Amino acid sequence: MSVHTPAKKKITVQTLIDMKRRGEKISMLTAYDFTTARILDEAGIDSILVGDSAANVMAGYETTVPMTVDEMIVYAASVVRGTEHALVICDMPFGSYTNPTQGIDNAVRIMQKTGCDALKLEGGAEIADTVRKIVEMGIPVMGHLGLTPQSIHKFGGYGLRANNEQEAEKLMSDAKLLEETGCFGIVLEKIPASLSEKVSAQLSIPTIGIGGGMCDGQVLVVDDMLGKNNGFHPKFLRTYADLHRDMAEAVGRYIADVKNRDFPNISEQY
Ligand SMILES: Nc1nc(=O)c2c([nH]1)NC[C@@H]1CN(c3ccc(C(=O)N[C@@H](CCC(=O)O)C(=O)O)cc3)CN21
Ligand SMILES: CC(C)C(=O)C(=O)O
Ligand SMILES: [Mg+2]
Repeated sequence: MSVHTPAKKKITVQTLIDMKRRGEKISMLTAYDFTTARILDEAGIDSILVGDSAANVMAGYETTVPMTVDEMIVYAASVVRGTEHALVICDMPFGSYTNPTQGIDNAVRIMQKTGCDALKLEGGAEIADTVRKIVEMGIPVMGHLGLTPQSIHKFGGYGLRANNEQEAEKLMSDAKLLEETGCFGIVLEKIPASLSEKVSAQLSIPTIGIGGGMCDGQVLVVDDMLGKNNGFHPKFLRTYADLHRDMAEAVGRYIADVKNRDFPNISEQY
């Protein structure tokens, strides 16, 4: 049963801004490969984020810090080849935008090598000059505030962010600065719902929440929401399938079929 009518036209950053104006919520999921991107796109997802969470769910790293531009390019190019309608956004990885010059070089490279539509960078005032330069080059940029996993070694944990007045004010001013800088949207990760509600109301660009309460849109890591990434159960996660169970069961049946000579049968041979 189809629960959503897929979008007909290619979605652009302007489409997302228009959706906010109309009050239509924005759906976003991550993807890192061709076949998954094709499923999300055919189902009618508005936007696909090629997250540096690939570090965790594709490569098995503890944090997103080891991810490189070259690795992001492989994932993002694969997703682009599987996508017709959705807006494809690629995370710039840790250490790839430490100053405007390096940021522009890497941004241009990711755009040229992947064919993606936009980039996402973590941070506020400290990256505003870099964001401005990338936007000036004609590259749409999404911001990312609150829990910024690339700074995990600075914070020491994945706890709730902006949970006091001073940090909440800083986040609000960062959000406004990113909008002024030309960002077309901002991810708000693991912050109080009351704060993201205020930020969403003050900005005309869409906010996309992950553990950020009722924003203009929502994003989840696809492996998490499909129940494939066993053992990760943050409060903000809702699971829509149990792929860990389903895949393990399917693989178990395949193993049994091979062992007991059931597979391949006559019609599966030449
Ligand atoms: N698989 C995956 N899902 C994500 O949502 C995700 C990534 N990886 N990698 C990059 C960042 C890191 N993110 C995180 C990481 C931890 C928590 C968190 O709340 N952790 C809980 C423990 C939850 C658990 O392990 O069950 C904590 O209390 O630290 C939230 C977002 C979100 N992003
Ligand atoms: C969690 C989302 C927003 C992200 O940045 C990622 O998947 O890398
Ligand atoms: Mg990320």
